[in-house]
Amino acid sequence: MALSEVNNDRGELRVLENSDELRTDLADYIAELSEAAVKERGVFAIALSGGSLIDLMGKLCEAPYNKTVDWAKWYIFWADERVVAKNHSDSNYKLAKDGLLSKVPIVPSHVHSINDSVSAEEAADEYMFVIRQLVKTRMVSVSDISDCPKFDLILLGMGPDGHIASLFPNHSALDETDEWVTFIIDSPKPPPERITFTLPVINSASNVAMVVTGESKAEAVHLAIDNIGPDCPSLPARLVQPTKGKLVWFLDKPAASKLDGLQFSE
Ligand SMILES: O=C(O)[C@H](O)[C@@H](O)[C@H](O)[C@H](O)COP(=O)(O)O
Repeated sequence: MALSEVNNDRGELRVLENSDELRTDLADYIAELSEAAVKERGVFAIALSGGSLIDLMGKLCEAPYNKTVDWAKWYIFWADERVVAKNHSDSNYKLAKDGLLSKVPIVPSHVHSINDSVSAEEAADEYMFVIRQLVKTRMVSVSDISDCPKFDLILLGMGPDGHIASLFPNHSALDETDEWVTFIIDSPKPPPERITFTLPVINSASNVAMVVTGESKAEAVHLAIDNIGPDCPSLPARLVQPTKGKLVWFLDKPAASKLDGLQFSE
């Protein structure tokens, strides 16, 4: 059970006692959204990120979720990907495949990873084309207020610098509003070449989950969530503001430790 659940204009905050509780809460949340999307649309379009997220999703490979989730209806995407070979240890596809996708009955043709044999720019263009086709057939829904894809769920981690997906502080990719997917070749976090969803796509999702653990993220969590007045930096994580969708933060106690005025109900 969450130590604290708070709703504010930065979304719903779920602070969990430890990583085990966070894993269970996250698995429940994803399983519920999957069930609701399958009921409503017949499919579940989910976008993953890299980093610690996949490990934190690990409970989905265990009972009861491995049997109760309708895996055949899942369509998998990446909110960001490193432009490396799919079998490279830096690949977000490899991370998800080894940690999750190979352990549950996902349909291989529903897994939409990037082309790893072309440049970052070409990979971004091709990936966007694939998403466009899936929007046309409504495997991926479309926003009511723009032509953006509306993913059922986008899962994001956050770096200690407040980056999300491969959108880093003060990087021009943050300003990209024309494209759904962009590329960078100078990521401050290695490897340098990446593709990433842009903010309009992230903010068009039906649900966005920010999954953040560890004390090294506490300051960025504070800056991303608390009302810090006019000096508020344009931290990428603070720019995650789903227009019509729902934002939920999954935090462990250390990551939440610098939040203003959070009362833990023990
Ligand atoms: O591919 C990536 O590098 C990511 O998608 C990135 O945005 C990640 O989610 C954060 O850096 C948090 O990573 P950790 O959870 O491992 O700190």
